[in-house]
Amino acid sequence: MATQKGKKTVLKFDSEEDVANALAKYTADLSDKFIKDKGSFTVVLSGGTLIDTMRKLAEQPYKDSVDWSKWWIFWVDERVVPLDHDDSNYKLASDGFLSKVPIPSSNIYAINDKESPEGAATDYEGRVKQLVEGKVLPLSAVSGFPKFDLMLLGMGPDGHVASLFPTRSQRHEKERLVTFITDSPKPPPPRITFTFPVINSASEIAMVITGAELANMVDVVLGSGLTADGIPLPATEVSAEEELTWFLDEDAASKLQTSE
Ligand SMILES: O=C(O)[C@H](O)[C@@H](O)[C@H](O)[C@H](O)COP(=O)(O)O
Repeated sequence: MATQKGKKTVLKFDSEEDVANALAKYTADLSDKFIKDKGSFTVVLSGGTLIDTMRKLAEQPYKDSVDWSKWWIFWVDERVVPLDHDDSNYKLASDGFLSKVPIPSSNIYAINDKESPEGAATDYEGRVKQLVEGKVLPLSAVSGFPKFDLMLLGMGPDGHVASLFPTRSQRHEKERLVTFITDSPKPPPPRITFTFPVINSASEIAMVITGAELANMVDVVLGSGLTADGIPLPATEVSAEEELTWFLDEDAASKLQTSE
């Protein structure tokens, strides 16, 4: 199918606090727009520092002004551990965000933590397909894959996004919506993850990157996109159908040599 590259915007802020404020406004504005246009807002979360950076969204004015009843929550990747385990991205989001806002629990799509990684991936894919059949999720006219409204992504210091790592084959998956990995280089090893065809079918994607330890990789990804040994990085493959917006704090942007 034809591919279509959406817009890319790089926003730099003076501090992590400014990123958190801007991310809350960006997300609340998109929530208003999508709910007005289509009656729901489908949001895909990652793990890592993102959840802490989302903290302002659970505060005023957004806590009362956002129509949380229309939100649907998914995970771009999840560690295959019990949902109450400290490594669980569900637990991270639940403790840091979901417990503070009134999103209906039936709209929160945690993984089935009783399954193997392969079983959990198949189960999650099946549930996403059911939402397509139920018309909660549209299919992208460009890719034919389910189209989420907003994905909120982090990036690892090796240039991974979701659980799509530079040295692992899952990043090349073109058919499945959800795949699994049992040897993730970032612990814990067993995970499930959305694939690039799904990620790149999202309307809007925010790459939320804070902290000096990611500065070199931000420069590489927004610059040449290749490691010193010429390996293309998963983070360079992210694109949104409408707009990909990078949110960088001063530390994460400190090595940027490009004109971005
Ligand atoms: O479950 C995970 O490990 C995450 O979803 C992962 O993809 C994360 O988003 C990046 O590794 C960035 O993590 P940091 O924000 O902690 O750098």
